[in-house]
Amino acid sequence: MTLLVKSSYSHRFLSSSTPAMSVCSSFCPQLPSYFRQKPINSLPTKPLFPLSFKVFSSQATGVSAKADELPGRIGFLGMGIMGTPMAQNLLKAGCDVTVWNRTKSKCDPLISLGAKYQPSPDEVAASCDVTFAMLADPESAMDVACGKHGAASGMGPGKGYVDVSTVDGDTSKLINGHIKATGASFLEAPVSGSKKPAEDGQLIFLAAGDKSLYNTVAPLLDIMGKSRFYLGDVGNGAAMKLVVNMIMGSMMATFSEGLLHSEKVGLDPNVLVEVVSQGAISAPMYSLKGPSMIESLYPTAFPLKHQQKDLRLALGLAESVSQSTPIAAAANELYKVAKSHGLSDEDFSAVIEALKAKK
Ligand SMILES: NC(=O)C1=CN([C@@H]2O[C@H](COP(=O)(O)OP(=O)(O)OC[C@H]3O[C@@H](n4cnc5c(N)ncnc54)[C@H](OP(=O)(O)O)[C@@H]3O)[C@@H](O)[C@H]2O)C=CC1
Ligand SMILES: O=CC(=O)O
Repeated sequence: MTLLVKSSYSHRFLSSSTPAMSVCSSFCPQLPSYFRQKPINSLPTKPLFPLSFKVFSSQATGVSAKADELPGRIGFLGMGIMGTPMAQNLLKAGCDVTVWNRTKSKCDPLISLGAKYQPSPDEVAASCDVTFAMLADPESAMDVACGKHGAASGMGPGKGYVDVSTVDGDTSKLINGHIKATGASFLEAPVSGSKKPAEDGQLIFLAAGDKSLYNTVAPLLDIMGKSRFYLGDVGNGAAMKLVVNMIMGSMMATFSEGLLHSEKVGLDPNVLVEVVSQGAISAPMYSLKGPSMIESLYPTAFPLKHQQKDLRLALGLAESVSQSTPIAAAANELYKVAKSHGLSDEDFSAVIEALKAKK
């Protein structure tokens, strides 16, 4: 079995015996070796469902593969900003995908691309081998997995549930418990990367939970993403995602201060963006969002309400281990102010508005 795994740097052919984390580290050549994960075994001893994935080729617009080479029936719950392009990439790769969303109309573009539809999460889970969920927050992730007509009611031995929503570890562990009680397997796999990386199949998966399910869905993660990390027990993926987004939220808040500060002292903030982009504090996020922030435009890729939710959950996690996080706490307050100004559904870069003097 040979897999072609995408990378933003190059395409690599990997044999089925290639350890997953060494695969993953190869996507991060800039990382010192002591930051890389220990190699782990990548193949399941017993696949949960027939796995005959052989090869897929990456194209500029997505990924293609022969349908008969892909894993079995895939469910996808949650057709929001992220879920829609992720499910779309699975469809484009030839997967058999069944979708569900609370607001049914958001399934229509997927259905017209060939997706099947089921009217409830439990019916999706019952008709699929593995079901992904990409939901807004802990409450919706719990409800869709474990509520009335939740996915758990359709799960059972041999099936898998992969929650790719950003939630806290306690929520993930609760969902894990409900899914495992049915005899099915559970993986949390929140993603780093926004709307465009989701469209381009360039997400970074932060997975934890059932190792055999991780190995089984790896070809699907590789269709939707550019790299994946297996982090051990349920809760570790959620924790990694929250720490990453805590950093991101604070970075965006301080960047906002810098843009406004530069303007107030008579500098051109566009030049600030250029200067930052060339130095040690450069980050793609600044170059990507800076120009539109200067124009007071915030086209939504990552909704501000989700960034504030992630800061809130990250602060809770820090509190639980008595870790001091004063910068993130201050940033969280700024996002709360932005929410109170009606900016919840704008991009999180709209946090800059909370720093502008209101007339
Ligand atoms: N956007 C981004 O850049 C990224 C987002 N994330 C995370 O991914 C997750 C999804 O984000 P995103 O797609 O942007 O969010 P959206 O707000 O676009 O989508 C949220 C989804 O959750 C559903 N939902 C919300 N509440 C409920 C509920 N009570 N019951 C059932 N379904 C519900 C929505 O359904 P409906 O359509 O009916 O409202 C929709 O499908 C979040 O956890 C976010 O933090 C992670 C990485 C990047
Ligand atoms: O969670 C948001 C992201 O950009 O990653």
